[in-house]
Amino acid sequence: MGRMRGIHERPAGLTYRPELVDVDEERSLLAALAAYDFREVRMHGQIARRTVRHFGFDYDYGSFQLTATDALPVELHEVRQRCAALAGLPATALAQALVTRYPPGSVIGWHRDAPAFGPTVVGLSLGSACRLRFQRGKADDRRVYEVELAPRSAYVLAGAARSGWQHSIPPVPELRYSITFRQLRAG
Ligand SMILES: O=C(O)CCC(=O)C(=O)O
Ligand SMILES: [Fe+2]
Repeated sequence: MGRMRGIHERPAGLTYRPELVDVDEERSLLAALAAYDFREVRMHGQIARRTVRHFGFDYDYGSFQLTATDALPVELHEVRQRCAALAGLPATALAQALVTRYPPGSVIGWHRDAPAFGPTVVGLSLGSACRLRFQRGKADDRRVYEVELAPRSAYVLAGAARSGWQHSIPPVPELRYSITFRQLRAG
């Protein structure tokens, strides 16, 4: 905290839950994730250092289209169940899973999650700790918040935290993976 400029305000709709998985579960998840076939992320013509793997639905960052892809692997069913419970949703509501691999020093820049997804996003952190930053408003009105994401912790972005605030992750100190689950927007 303290390094971001602006008025400190906790985003409504942000939930943080330490130790959603235990150390043994984290170890086996990390071993499974290490074998996944991660793909590059190209945004605005730039290739990011983080890489991703989608399950359920594939999101094309260029065309903003969702297409059905490989089903969620069995080793991620239990964590989806826990993430859904944390968000008060049935597991099947979390139809899309995004596994992101952050090598040391990689980031995700300021953004709001795509409107193609529903109103709740749940994320699980594995490996390195990192900071998750939030901002909304400009200049004198800028509101900021920062939460440390410990390994094995989960967060929920709902309400304003999902739709009103932007979020970003500054350079991760060590290798980190996140598994984020999303709903598809109804209708
Ligand atoms: O790695 C994370 O926990 C956040 C990733 C994120 O913000 C996103 O994929 O939209
Ligand atoms: Fe995001």
